Amino acid sequence: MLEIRLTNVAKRFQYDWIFRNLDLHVKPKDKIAITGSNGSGKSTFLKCLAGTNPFTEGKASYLLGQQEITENEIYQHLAISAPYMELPEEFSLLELLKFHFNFKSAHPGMGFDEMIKAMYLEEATHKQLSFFSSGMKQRVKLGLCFFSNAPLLLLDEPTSNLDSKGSEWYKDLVQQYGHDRTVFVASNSPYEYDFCNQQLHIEDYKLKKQL
Ligand SMILES: Nc1ncnc2c1ncn2[C@@H]1O[C@H](COP(=O)(O)OP(=O)(O)OP(=O)(O)O)[C@@H](O)[C@H]1O
Repeated sequence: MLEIRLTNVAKRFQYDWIFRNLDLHVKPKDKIAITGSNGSGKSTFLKCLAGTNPFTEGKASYLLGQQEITENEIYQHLAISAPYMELPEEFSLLELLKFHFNFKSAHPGMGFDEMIKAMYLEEATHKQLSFFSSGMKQRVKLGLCFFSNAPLLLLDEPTSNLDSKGSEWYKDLVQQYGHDRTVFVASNSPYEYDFCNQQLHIEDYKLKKQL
């Protein structure tokens, strides 16, 4: 169970403040939508939370049960699905699962067969990822994320490339595998985040130009 507290955090690229003076308290199992127009900083915010691209200012505290986790360690406790993440195209699906779950532990009781079945990709078990359609690849990214045993899930545009059936499947994943974890959804599409109990509109934290 992960609790997150952000105090006065900010992110700047060169002279451009993406967001500033942002406070947020996330309780275990909270579902948080990160909204804002294109280029407003949603993906950047998720990367900062994941520790891959640190906040420029402020403090991020992560509490896993009673244990404090530092910004440098948080990557071990999260799983991320994002459009900019590349899959190793030369692997087959089964090879990718074996590789990924060398580093991350799997959701309790889930083996590779169950994962492949839950992604509706049984016929593609031994197919090379370079031959997957964009929707199949998105199902793989979401599967890797939800089937990892991590208390924090970061989802960036989770239904991109999914058809209506795939989008419903995403909602099923959230219900079945996301209910007992902390989930962030960066999105512009209300369908993707209508289950969230908190919404953070990143543009509200854009530093206004001084006149
Ligand atoms: N590494 C970087 N260096 C400089 N500027 C960056 C970098 N990464 C992102 N930016 C800038 O930060 C701003 C926010 O980008 P970001 O991708 O976080 O927006 P977004 O809200 O996720 O957009 P979209 O909805 O289009 O995916 C943009 O102006 C972008 O050009």
